[in-house]
Amino acid sequence: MAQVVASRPVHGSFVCASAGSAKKSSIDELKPSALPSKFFRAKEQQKNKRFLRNVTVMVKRSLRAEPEVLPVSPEDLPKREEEFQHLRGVQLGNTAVGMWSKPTVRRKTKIVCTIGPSTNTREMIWKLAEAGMNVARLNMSHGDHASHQKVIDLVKEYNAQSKDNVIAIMLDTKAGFLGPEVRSGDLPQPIALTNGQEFTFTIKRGVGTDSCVSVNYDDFVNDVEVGDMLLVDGGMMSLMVKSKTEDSVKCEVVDGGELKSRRHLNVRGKSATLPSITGGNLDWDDIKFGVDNKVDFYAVSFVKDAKVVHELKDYLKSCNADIHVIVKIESADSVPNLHSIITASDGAMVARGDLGAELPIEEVPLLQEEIIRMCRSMGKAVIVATNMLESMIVHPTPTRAEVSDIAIAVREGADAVMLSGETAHGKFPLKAVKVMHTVSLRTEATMTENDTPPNLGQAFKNHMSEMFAFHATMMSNTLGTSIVVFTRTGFMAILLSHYRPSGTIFAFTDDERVRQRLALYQGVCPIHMDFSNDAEESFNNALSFLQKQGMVKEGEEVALVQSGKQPIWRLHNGESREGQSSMARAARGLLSRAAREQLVALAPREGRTACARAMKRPPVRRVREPRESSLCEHAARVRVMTDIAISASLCNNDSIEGDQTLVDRPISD
Ligand SMILES: Nc1ncnc2c1ncn2[C@@H]1O[C@H](COP(=O)(O)OP(=O)(O)OP(=O)(O)O)[C@@H](O)[C@H]1O
Ligand SMILES: CC(=O)C(=O)O
Repeated sequence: MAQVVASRPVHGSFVCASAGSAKKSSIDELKPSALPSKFFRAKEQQKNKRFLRNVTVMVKRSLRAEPEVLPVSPEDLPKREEEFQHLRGVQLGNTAVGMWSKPTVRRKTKIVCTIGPSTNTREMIWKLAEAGMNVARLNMSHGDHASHQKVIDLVKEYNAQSKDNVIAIMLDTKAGFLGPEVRSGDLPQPIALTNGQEFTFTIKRGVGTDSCVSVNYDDFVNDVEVGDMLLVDGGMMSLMVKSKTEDSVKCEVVDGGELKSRRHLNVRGKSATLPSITGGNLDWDDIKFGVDNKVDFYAVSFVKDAKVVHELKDYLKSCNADIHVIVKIESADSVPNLHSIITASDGAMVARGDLGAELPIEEVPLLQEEIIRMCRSMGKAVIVATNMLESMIVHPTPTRAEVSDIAIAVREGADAVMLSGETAHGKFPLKAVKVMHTVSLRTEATMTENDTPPNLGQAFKNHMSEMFAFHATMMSNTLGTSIVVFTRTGFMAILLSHYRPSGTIFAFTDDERVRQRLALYQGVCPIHMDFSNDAEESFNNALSFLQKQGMVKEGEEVALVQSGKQPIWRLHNGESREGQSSMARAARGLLSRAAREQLVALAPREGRTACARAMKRPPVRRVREPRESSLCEHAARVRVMTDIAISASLCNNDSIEGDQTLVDRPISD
């Protein structure tokens, strides 16, 4: 069960660097002088209209800080050791206030960085984290367990030291047991392939010469045919199959380039039909490695159907591993099964590299949009990946098309955008993160509520938790507040994230794993905190933490949401009810009986029934239709729900008995 507790102003004596200063409008702050003034006039008018609408319901807008956009300059990476030391000092808590300059906070769209030779040191992990990385991705197709272990340890070290920032860890499994991923083998150094030259792929192991390289898939020779077009790295190079022998495929280079170690190989229009490679152990080694290291996510390559996701989830359950599964949509075969695959998973990655090699390339943007829409409608996380800032592997500034690509993914509502080679082996990994940060932040700042992709409200309105999240979002949007959520399992924070509230979701959790996992979700700023038995104390601790860190300002209103079968205002099962927190009592007393009856009348039918039950009275008649988007309505609903939830859980111990409409699905939090 979940409760929206209250909206509450922040008080305290802490004055952070920017507190109290009159805030310029976001438009002024973000306005680059070169943009046409007409554009901004229209935006201001739109904004004023919204403001007036709010005024009619007598709501004071909050002082929520607007996002700041950092300029991206073409200078090289900051290399100074002092700067690193300063960052370290900040993280270690040497600076008391005003450290809320961290880019990770105001930006909602998260950044996944692939860690490789350019970034696998302590210094670089630290710098990436400070520049805006939210998730560190380890690609198990490259490197070995020892090198990945080192990175995992470094990320955990960072997390342990960082009070206000956290990095999730994602293992990208190489295919094997889980599906066909065909790759060329290792080469001592890159080979230049020129158009028209002959080149051979062999299933013999360990070959890597100027004219021949191994492939990792034994049936390669059987599955390709003369006339097939082989694509290297999703089409960066292509080779036509000219002839075959028992163990080799002879090709003519059609589009040449530089062939490096362990490149993806696809057969145009055919890879999807290659039978899955079964029986390999390597992937399971990687999965066990992830379990041992308590990573947060697996990104599972080449998922073709839901079966493999169930199989993996069953395995994780059997070893009590709390790891979420992100399916990589990269095979043409996965497309007809998208719905069931995504349903079985915790989220999806639009892996555009292989997708673009398996399907006509012009389908990729359409599929990206569709996958994001599907994930959003199902409440699953979604990541857009590959080539987002490809040119920055070698150049210090991105192409304009790449910038647009990021903006599109943000507008479409992705939880996260991903960097691959840019951070793994590129020359400008930090700059790439900064560009991604800046472009995402800038794009988010121009998104109005209308631009926000449709939320889950319609799909899930029958369920108590979703009702809370939906109305809490609407209320915080109308009030212009951030949301502070207390969650032990992360469920409520993730749910709120899916509704895409316009304010930051500050998610307080007493579980380090949950804190780490929440780093992936759009708009969520996860913070670890031990909960007190007295909820009022937990609320105050959270608010003073936020204020100390400069995350909220004195006088700013926040919406407090808490959730779960293990709510923070109630002691665990079996423990005394003496400990009923003052907040529970306060929330119960939010409304007078008369006001409650009036609000019951405003609430939706299910709410009226449940509330009346909780109040042990027959349902009251609805007196008027609620007005959509009205603050009164949302506040009324959340307060009624708070009241119902508190009364019901006090009476019924965890559920609102008898109201199947509101408790028709198990609540995982
Ligand atoms: N751990 C690593 N060690 C060495 N090189 C790496 C590592 N991780 C990534 N790279 C390099 O960075 C490149 C881009 O990374 P990326 O994860 O996109 O790999 P990829 O080969 O394109 O596979 P995938 O399709 O799984 O993303 C790799 O091709 C590889 O050259
Ligand atoms: C990320 C990945 O695996 C792809 O784009 O193919």
